Amino acid sequence: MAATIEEKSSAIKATSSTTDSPTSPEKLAERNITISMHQLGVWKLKVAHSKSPFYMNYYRDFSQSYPLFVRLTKDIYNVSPRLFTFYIFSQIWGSIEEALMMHLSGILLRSVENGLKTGSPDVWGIGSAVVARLACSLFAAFMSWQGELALAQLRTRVTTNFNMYLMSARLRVDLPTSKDKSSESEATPDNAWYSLNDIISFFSSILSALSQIALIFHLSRSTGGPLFAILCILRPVVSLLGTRTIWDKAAYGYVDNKDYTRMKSLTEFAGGSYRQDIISGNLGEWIMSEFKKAYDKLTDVTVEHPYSLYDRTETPYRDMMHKAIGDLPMVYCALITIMRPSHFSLTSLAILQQSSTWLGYSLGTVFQSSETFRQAVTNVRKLYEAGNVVNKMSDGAIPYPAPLSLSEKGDAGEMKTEGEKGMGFELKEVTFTYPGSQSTENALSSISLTIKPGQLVVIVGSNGSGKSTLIRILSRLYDPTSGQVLIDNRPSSSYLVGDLHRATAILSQESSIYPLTLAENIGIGYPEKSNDIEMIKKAAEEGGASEFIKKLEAGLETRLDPMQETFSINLYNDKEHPLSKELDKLAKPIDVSGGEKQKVVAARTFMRFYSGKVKFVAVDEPSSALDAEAELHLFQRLIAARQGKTMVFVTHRFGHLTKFADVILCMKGGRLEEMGSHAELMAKQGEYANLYNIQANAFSAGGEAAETPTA
Ligand SMILES: Nc1ncnc2c1ncn2[C@@H]1O[C@H](COP(=O)(O)OP(=O)(O)OP(=O)(O)O)[C@@H](O)[C@H]1O
Repeated sequence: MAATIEEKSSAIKATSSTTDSPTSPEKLAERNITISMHQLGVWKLKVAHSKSPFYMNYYRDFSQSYPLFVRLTKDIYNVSPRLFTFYIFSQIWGSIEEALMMHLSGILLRSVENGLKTGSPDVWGIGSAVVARLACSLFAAFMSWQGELALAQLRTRVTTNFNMYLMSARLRVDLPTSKDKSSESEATPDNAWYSLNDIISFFSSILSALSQIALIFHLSRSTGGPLFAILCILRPVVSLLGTRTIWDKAAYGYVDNKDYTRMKSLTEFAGGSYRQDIISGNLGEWIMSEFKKAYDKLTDVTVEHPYSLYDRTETPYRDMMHKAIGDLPMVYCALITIMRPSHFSLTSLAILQQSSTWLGYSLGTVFQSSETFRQAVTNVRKLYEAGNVVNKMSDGAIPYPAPLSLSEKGDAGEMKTEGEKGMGFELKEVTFTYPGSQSTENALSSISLTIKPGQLVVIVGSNGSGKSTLIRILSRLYDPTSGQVLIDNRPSSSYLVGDLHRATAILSQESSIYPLTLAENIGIGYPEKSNDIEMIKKAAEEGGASEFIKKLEAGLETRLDPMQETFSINLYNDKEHPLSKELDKLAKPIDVSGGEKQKVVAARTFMRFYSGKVKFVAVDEPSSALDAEAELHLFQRLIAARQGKTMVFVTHRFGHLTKFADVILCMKGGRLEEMGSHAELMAKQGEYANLYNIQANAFSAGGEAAETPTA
């Protein structure tokens, strides 16, 4: 079936008179564009055309991206000046290589041609041309080999350097900022390399085109003169400028044909997902007949993608004109041969033709790579923007713990610090909503409370009542939306955030095992001692993890995820192949139970305690996967280590902790519903007593064990 293309091209008159419409005349004028609509087969295509000439767009793009390009070039140069210089040299060589080789071939062939004409070959001329051409070929082969080696090295260095840059940019982002989608960067370390490559390729193709033009003018001196050169250049230029292409325009398309859409729906319907319904409803025949009807109505409308349809012309005249222009150099040659036969060189003509074809190719690459150039510049911009993310939480200037004033020096005159007994907190009317939260209610509302240094605090409350959020506010992972948090009587924002976090140990369900060895997973709690294996073993013991670690073949050196990358070719079906067996032996991820993971995380927290810097311990339900004995063990160890620390526990299980607590905070719907000791809260018979009794009742039929209020 011959595909026919129905194409209606018309500049769209803006349909809406309001400036709200994205295609209102005001908006289009602002961007200096017009929009045309095309029906290409089953597709409707809307294309934006810039009113400025294409070279102005190039100029604008280039001038805007120039500073970025310079910065990227400098950064990559600094990674390895030697490799980068070689890379640029190899690119320049690659751009002019073809023209140079053609030039040398031309010299050789012309010497041969002259020899044939005169009957006495120019031995010196032919010999030197052969040697030059051979040397050029050998140099090209060497450059290509050396280039590949050097480029692999440069690429690895550049990618690793930009990986480090992006890692450090991401590592310094605070929690509220990291949750904000708009601050998330899509940049990858590969962006730097590929962007540089794309930008350099763009300039290389320009250089390649210029070298071809230079060669054409050079050759035309012996055959045809400047007019002949212009005719040779005209063909690729006209062909390029005359080709309608969508690649340099902004456009979108959608399928606008009911019959085609119906055929697609019916094909989807006939697919596997609806098999049972089709069989039970006996719908097979109906589907086929409906498909046939839609197909008949579609007639000859093509379903080809608009990318290829847009480039096609409505009439053959443009193609015919391009072909005719392409033959002009030949016509001109024929005239020269008739009028001035001595000026004619067959060799130059052949080389000129070849050069003209190559020029067309180079110019085509320049135009095609203009879009890649823009994309590359956008990627570079994203890359550098990733390093400019501004944290939402402000950093303070006071170290934590803050040194006591000189008048409060210790007995021996040494500089003492605040927070000796632990971190003290005061919350005044704290309200908090998570950034970007869709909830109509605050996660915390008007919380006012005081936690004295060294107290053991237990937070209880139903799901979603704000317990974990309160812990995050106390740990300064977030700042309140309104209200104030004082730490040791100073606003929390006045301290250096890094110091506050160093003085805080958080043990929560969300804490995870890192992609490191188990020893490092524990040791990282106290980075300065992460190689102290005795300390790590002690922490593992306190966290309850040593027993299960001993059972692992590699013990503390086990990596749960070995991060082993493998690949194989043609081994899938041959499990007995010696290579398959070797591949199977390579390290694979190991899974351990949820409780065992929690024990490793707990061990990390104990390791953190050994630094002596921890003044606040936030324990947010870390025991969900632990059995009763392990949970009791963990809490006992944590409480035994409370000297000099304020401890806040979030728990749903009242048994072990609430009776030890100095203060219990009972949360409900983001508010602090009740606060006091176990006895006080039981006496109130409010929310806390209610939650407590529900649990107590679960252990005794009929609720006999539920406590009655005590004064
Ligand atoms: N990252 C978040 N983004 C948006 N909303 C959140 C986020 N984390 C929690 N919330 C919301 O904040 C409120 C308080 O949640 P929070 O996790 O503090 O409760 P919780 O008392 O710790 O609950 P649970 O007992 O289930 O752990 C809930 O309404 C919750 O949906």
